[in-house]
Amino acid sequence: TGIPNGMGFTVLTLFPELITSFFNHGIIGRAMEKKLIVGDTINIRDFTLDRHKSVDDKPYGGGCGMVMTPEPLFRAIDEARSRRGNARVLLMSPQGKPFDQSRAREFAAAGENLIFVCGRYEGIDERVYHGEVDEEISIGDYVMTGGELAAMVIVDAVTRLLPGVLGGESSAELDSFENHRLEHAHYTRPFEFEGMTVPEVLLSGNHGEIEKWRRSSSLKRTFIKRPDLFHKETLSAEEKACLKIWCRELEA
Ligand SMILES: Cc1cccc(C(=O)NCC2(NC(=O)c3cccc4nocc34)CCCC2)c1
Repeated sequence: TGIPNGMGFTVLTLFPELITSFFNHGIIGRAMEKKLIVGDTINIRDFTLDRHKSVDDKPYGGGCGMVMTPEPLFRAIDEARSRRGNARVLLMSPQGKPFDQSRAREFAAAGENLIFVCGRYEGIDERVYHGEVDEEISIGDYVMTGGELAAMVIVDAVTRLLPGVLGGESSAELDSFENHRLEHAHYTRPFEFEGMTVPEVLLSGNHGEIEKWRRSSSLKRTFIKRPDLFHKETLSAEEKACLKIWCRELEA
């Protein structure tokens, strides 16, 4: 990424502890320790100047709920920009462009430092969007109480794609979502559990047959659980044959 100490993620939020906890656990925590990423938070409330440290106010035009005021947000974004050059300001918002795996790959490849603005209340003053935000991103169409989870989703999905983050144990390149297919079924010990056993082929040591079984398992599960993914990638001849055989077996 050309940045001395890894890709930077700065999250602007009213609840920094939510984010620091996420930064300090698991694969993300290890990437932090290895300096593959530099994750930090900025508490928007630290950039208020009034005695009450207020970050929200009543909406012009009336109505219920509160809106986050522009001044603290502008100051917090400027502080974030000053920490690392070459940064992109992303507003987490239900009106944003939908985030997906291809977007995660783009961010990981670009290696730009990312600054996340997380809203609370009914949202942020529109002038912050027009003045300071490079891009608005949404993680999905549902109502939430804040944008922090969206920031964590994006940091998680992007970090795991960075070189050196995923050790040998699993590699991002082989991700099932790379080819719009769900993962094959996973099994581990014990061989028998609650009367259910493991498909024998997985214990055969025959890697050709095992790969064939896994491709078939992934195909069947995608067909059953997420047929919509098929529209993103056409079926290979082998996949069509596998589905035909499987459907015949089901009819039999
Ligand atoms: C469909 C719909 C319509 C109207 C409001 C809301 C809603 O949830 N409004 C509340 C807030 N939502 C989000 O920030 C948020 C929500 C969802 C995905 C996201 N991806 O990034 C940030 C996201 C905005 C300010 C405080 C939280 C949702």
